[in-house]
Amino acid sequence: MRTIVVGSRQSALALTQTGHVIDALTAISEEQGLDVHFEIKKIITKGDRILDVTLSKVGGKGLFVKEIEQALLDGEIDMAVHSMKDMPSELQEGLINGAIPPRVDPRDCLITRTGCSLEELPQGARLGTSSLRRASQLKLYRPDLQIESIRGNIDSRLRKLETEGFDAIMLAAAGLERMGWSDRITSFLPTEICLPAVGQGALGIECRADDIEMLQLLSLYNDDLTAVTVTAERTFLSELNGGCQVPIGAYAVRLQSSDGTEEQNIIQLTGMVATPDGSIMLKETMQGTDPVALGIAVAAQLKSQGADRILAEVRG
Ligand SMILES: NCc1[nH]cc(CCC(=O)O)c1CC(=O)O
Repeated sequence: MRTIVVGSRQSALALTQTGHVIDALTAISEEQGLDVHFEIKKIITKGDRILDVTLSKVGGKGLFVKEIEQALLDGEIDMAVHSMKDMPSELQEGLINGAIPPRVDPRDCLITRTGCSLEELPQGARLGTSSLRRASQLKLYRPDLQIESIRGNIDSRLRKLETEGFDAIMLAAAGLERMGWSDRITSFLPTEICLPAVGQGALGIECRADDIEMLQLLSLYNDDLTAVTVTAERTFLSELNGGCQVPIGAYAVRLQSSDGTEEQNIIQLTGMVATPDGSIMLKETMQGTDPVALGIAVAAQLKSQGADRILAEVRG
C-alpha cells in the first residue's frame, strides 16, 4: 500500500479543496483497485504570512506556491492541490501539473451587506476588493463606487464585510461554492462585466514529474475541456508576463452549436488588460482550435493596442 502525502496551505479553502480532491482520487483508486491511502500535511507559505500587505505591493509570482514546491522536491509531500489562478506560469524543474479537474463556476460574485444588487448599491458605496482586475472592471461599470483594499482569506473577508463598514465585497464564486457558502452570494457578475482571473474556478494538481504511479492516477482525474480552456487563458497570461497582481482577465469556453451540442473543438477566448482605474480597458475575443495559438493571438492583439505599456506602468 502507498501512502500519498498531500501538501496543503492551512486556509479553510485550501483544506476544503484538498479534501474534495482526495475524495475524488480515493473513489478513482477504488474503481481501479489501487491500494493507496492519503494523508494531509499542512504548509505555511509566504503568501499566508503577509496577509496584511496588499499583494500587488509585495510582488513576485507564486507567493502561495514556492514552499509547497520545495516540499514536493524534497519528497516531504507527493502532491499538492492549487487554485489554478494562484499557480505560476512556470513550475519548478522536476515538477508537473498532473491533472486539471473539472472547473466549477468561473465568475466573480458580489456579496452586499443588505442583499441589494450591484445596480442598487447607493451612490459612493464602499466596495472591498484588493484585486486590480476586479477594481478596474467595476469602476468602469459603476464609476461612483469607492473601492477599498480588503485582505485575508475568504472567511475573514466575509467577516470584514460586517465589521469594517463595507457595503459590498467581491469574491470568486468558486471558493464560496467549494466551502458550501453559496448562500452568501448576492449576485453573480456576468463575464461580460467582470472577466474572471485566468484559471478562476479551476484547480491544478502538482506532483513530481518522475512519479509515474502518481501521474497515472492523476491522469484519470483530468478534465480535457477544462485543461484546454485553461491552457488558452494561461498562455495569454504568460505572453503578457502576467501574475495575479496586474489587471488582466481571461476566459475561454468551448463553443456550442445551435442544437446545443459542442461544436468540434472550437475554443473562444476573451482577454482583457486594463488600467487600475478602469479608464482604459483593452478587450479582445478570438476563436481557434489550438489553445496555445489562441492565447498567443489574443495577447498579440492586446499588445498591438498598447497592453505592454499599461502593464509596465502598473508594475512601476
Ligand atoms: N486569490 C485568492 C483565491 N485563489 C483562489 C480562490 C478561489 C477561487 C478559485 O479557485 O478560482 C481565491 C479566492 C477569491 O479570489 O475569491
